[in-house]
Amino acid sequence: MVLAAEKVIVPLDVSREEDAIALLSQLPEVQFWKVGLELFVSTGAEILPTLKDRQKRIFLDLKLHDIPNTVAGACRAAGKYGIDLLTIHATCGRKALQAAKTALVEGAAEAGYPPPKLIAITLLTSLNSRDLAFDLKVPIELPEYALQMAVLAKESGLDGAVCSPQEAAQLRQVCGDEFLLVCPGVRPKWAETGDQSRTFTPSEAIKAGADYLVIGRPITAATNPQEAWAKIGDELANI
Ligand SMILES: O=C(O)c1cc(=O)[nH]c(=O)n1[C@@H]1O[C@H](COP(=O)(O)O)[C@@H](O)[C@H]1O
Repeated sequence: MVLAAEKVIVPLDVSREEDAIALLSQLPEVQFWKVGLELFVSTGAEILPTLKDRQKRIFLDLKLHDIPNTVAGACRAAGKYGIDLLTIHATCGRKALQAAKTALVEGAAEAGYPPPKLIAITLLTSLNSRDLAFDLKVPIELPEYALQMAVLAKESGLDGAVCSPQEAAQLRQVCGDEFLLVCPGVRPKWAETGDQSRTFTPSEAIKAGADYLVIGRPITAATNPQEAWAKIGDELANI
């Protein structure tokens, strides 16, 4: 039996702070919330103290992608918010990943917070093998590419990776039990796939070895988000 409150991260993918707060109120059982580009670019960091006041865990999904000095500066600042998780693209390269990790830990320590975990995007879950081969011109198979990005993240001292649940089992086997695997691209059977390409159901994703599932629109865009959350909870409880 798996508890949804321990495994599911829900993204606040809205552009107004009041809509984010409405979701927090509609879904009181959700313990781990994601603040991503839409809300952060629209409203800045204002939602973060609200989440902390409500004793929620925070995944700040900024998907950083820049040179070492710049990502380090951003990570130092992010560390001061008292967040739990932060994202950076593995394709920043080894030096930027190392600099980011060091700066994040230092920033958090300067503000009196425990070190947040820095996790690397391996390959966005919206992309498929065709996109990788024909548009991005990457000449290796998709699962191998995602694995190589995770290995680079691990070698650079990062705490884990964001991957499709379809790659989770392989990453778990190679990167070990301590390496955090956060999986978006999760769709219950009853939900629409939308722009996600590499999906698994919540129970398949957990069985594949995901530590956390990021599930957004199936819950947040549902007519009744609380009911959608409960259905996912039932599915996980029956594993
Ligand atoms: O970093 C992420 O969280 C992320 C990485 C990725 O490869 N794919 C992906 O969908 N995400 C995020 O996960 C969430 C998925 O939302 P839904 O597709 O609505 O379930 C969105 O907030 C995305 O920004």
